[in-house]
Amino acid sequence: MKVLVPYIKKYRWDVIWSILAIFVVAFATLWQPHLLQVIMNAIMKNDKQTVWTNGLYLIGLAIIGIVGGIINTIYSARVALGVATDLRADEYAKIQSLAYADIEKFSSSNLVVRMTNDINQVQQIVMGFFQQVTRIPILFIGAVILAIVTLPELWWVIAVMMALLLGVSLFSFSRMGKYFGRMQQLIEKVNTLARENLMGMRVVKSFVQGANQTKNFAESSDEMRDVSVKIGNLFALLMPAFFLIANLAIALSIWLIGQNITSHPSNLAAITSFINYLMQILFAIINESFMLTFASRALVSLRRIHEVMATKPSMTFVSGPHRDLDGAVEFDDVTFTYPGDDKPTIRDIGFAVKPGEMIGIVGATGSGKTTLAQLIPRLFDPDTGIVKVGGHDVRAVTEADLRQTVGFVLQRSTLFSGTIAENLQQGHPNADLASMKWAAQIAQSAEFIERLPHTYHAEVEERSSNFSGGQKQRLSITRGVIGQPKILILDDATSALDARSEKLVQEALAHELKNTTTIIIAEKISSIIKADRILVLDDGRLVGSGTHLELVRHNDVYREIYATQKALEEGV
Ligand SMILES: Nc1ncnc2c1ncn2[C@@H]1O[C@H](COP(=O)(O)OP(=O)(O)OP(=O)(O)O)[C@@H](O)[C@H]1O
Repeated sequence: MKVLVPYIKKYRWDVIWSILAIFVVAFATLWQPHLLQVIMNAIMKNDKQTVWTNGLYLIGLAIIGIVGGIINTIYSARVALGVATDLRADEYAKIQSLAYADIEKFSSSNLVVRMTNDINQVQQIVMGFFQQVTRIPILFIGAVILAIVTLPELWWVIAVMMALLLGVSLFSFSRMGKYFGRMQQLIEKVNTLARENLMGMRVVKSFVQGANQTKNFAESSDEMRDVSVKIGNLFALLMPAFFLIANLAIALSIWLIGQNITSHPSNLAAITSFINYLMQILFAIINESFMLTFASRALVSLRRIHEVMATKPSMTFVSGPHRDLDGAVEFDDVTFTYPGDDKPTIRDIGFAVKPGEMIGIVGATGSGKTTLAQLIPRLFDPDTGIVKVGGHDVRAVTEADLRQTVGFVLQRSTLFSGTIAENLQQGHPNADLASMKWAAQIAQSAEFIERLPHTYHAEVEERSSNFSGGQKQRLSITRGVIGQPKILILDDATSALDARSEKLVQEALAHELKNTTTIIIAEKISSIIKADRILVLDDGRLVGSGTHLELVRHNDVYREIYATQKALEEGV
């Protein structure tokens, strides 16, 4: 709850108005039965004047109550929406500040649920809090006092009714709390299943996995239905039980008062207002039970939000003035283990690259090529050893300098919804049309972009579904080169390009980005055959370094990869 205090404080005036309105509503609600009693007494005495005056008071009070309710709802909603919006913005900013490893630990779909469903829960409880939390105790205490004042001899009827109502409420809502907890877990599971399934729809369709996926989804969805039915059943029993208790209390009170109504005729009016107060006590207990149940759900959500907010980034960058870094890269005895793994993925890696060199990295799948490359833009820090860029330990370089120096085109091209230009500007914020065209020429994307009706302002749909795999790769390369980085890493970035286009990209890179150090990770040796130097990885170790010819002559691992690929190409 402490997390919410600073957020709520920001809306203190809305809070004050909402609470003041509640006092008005509570007063109007509690005083209406009393006026009713006065009117009934006046009717019995045929006192028309009192009937009219109090009748008008009653109408006035009802209107004041309604207006108070509206004001309370408006201001409670302002607080709830404001808190939720600020919390969401802060959580998003916090996620942006986390290291890549921290985000992987949470998992992105889990973070999405925390930013949507969990924040919605908190929004609802803040709204409910300012609508109910002061109203319930005022109405409850006020109704108990006024009921006793109205018919003091029936105090024990109120006590017995309250004990029974609280007993039933505690029993049912504690069981419901358990079901609500399970419901939350199931919502998360169904969300994840739906997300994975819909995002991987091509795979689902091509592997004819529709039926399997539907079965998985149906199982979780069925459990959600069963839990909902259990909650529904409890509600179905709970409400009649509440009303049965209240009605029994009312019947008992009428019977008790009826015993000597002739000697106390004014009790006839008193019993109507007493019944009203009993009903107010009943509703206060029902609302309080609901609030507690929803609060326990929201507390789970709040804890999950707090978990994100309290996470200290596992990696921070130094701050300092801008420094121009050159394209030198050096690994000095680097070993790296993924968080949670028990053995290193790459070990004792050492090599140095001069500015402007073209380096190829090859190795079997899973040998650690991407892992090695990810250490250059400092997505992770090594366990031991030093990674240097431009002659400096990456841990001593500011984030802005590092991002400006290293361009990384990932294996899986990720574009964002928006326009092509907006995507390219992620690689260079001030990129104009001329630089977009220049980068697109290098990446061989100019031809298809310029054929689009809106060229560089063409829309990129969600998950870039309106572009082919090869087009996405070309757009990613365009984004990677547009900032003219000193170091450009292409992680299997041309795998979806035909051999001719791949050759054209490499030639354009060599011509246009002469001084850029290019590190190309490739499955096919043909992609890096012309590199100044090729690094060979085998099971996380650097087992060779040299030109293609040197490696073919002297390196067994390289020779084997090359021979296998050649044999495949020749159809052997
Ligand atoms: N985020 C991660 N967390 C834990 N282990 C990982 C992670 N990413 C990769 N690995 C593991 O590290 C090893 C090396 O993976 P990496 O992606 O670096 O290999 P690669 O040589 O680039 O493979 P490929 O050629 O298939 O892309 C693999 O065993 C992989 O399962």
